Amino acid sequence: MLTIYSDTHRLHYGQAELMDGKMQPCFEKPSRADMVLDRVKAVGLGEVRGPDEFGQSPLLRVHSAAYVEFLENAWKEWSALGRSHDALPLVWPVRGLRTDRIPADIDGKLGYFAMDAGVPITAGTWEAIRQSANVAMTAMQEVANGAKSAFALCRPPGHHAAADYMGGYCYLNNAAIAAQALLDRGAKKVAILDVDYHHGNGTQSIFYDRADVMFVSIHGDPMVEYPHFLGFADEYGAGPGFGFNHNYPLPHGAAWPMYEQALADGIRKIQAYAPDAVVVSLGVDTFKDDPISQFKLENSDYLTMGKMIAEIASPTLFVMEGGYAVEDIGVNAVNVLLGFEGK
Ligand SMILES: NCCCNCCCCCS
Ligand SMILES: [Zn+2]
Repeated sequence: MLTIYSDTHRLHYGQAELMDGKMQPCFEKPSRADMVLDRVKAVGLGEVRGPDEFGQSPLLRVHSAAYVEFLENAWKEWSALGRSHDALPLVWPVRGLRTDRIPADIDGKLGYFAMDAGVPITAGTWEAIRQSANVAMTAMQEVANGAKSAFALCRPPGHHAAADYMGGYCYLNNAAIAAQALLDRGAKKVAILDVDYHHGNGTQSIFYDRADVMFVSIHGDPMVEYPHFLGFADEYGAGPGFGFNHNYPLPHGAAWPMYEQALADGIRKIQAYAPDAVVVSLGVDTFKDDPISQFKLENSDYLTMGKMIAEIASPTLFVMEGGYAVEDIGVNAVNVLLGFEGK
């Protein structure tokens, strides 16, 4: 399987995130991608190639122009105030506040375009997220050109990013950008299977009222888990999209037997949908030792996960999302790919 990777991810390394009431070193860090790349090479998964340049148009097929413009200029506006530390929001437009106007100052914009304080913006963030999207687009191109599968080793991740807001370490929604690009290249239906521990609220919201993308996600129950405010089982899609959104919230402590049951049901729904391609949001923070998550999957479960995904028998693009147990992220992510290939 071909892997697309760019070292440019290193330009994004937030110093701190607000987690559980205190500023903590960012869990989403460069060593995550290093470990996955090392494992790809160690098992001889296949060729590793750099991304092509796709410019901003694929981003604008999924994200609003105002949001992309904000991401491109945020650091400039922040540092123009003499601030050399990471940019973070301090106020958000919750119920009853107005969002019909975009604030003029960077503090207002940061809150307007963010859902949480897990998205530090640094001097290199724009370049890193742009390249992460190019990585997804390049791997997408491989699948669009007939490859059975490809792996977009994206960093930063993307599935919490919606059309016009960032959150949960995500800025540009790599998987959504790639899914939309597959449709723009002739696919009639694309399924997105999100196996990250956290609900892909951004991906769901982007395609919620559409029938040409089916979204299936298995994740920690938002009643007790981040992102808290989306990802419930009663979210089936809206309008023409009704029936094309399937959430499988699972309780803290869920291990493989419970996970497998949800995954098998989600895969049956995707098989019935008969997509022209599948995009897998490959987060492995479902691992038993993940520092910020509460599922109990083991290294070997990821081989079975890959095997089950292969049974959809559709061209498949794997897009790297979360996974914060850095020692095991490479083994777990690559096990899915090896399982998919029947190894
Ligand atoms: N107490 C848990 C806080 C989680 N904060 C953000 C998690 C983002 C995961 C991205 S895959
Ligand atoms: Zn996650």
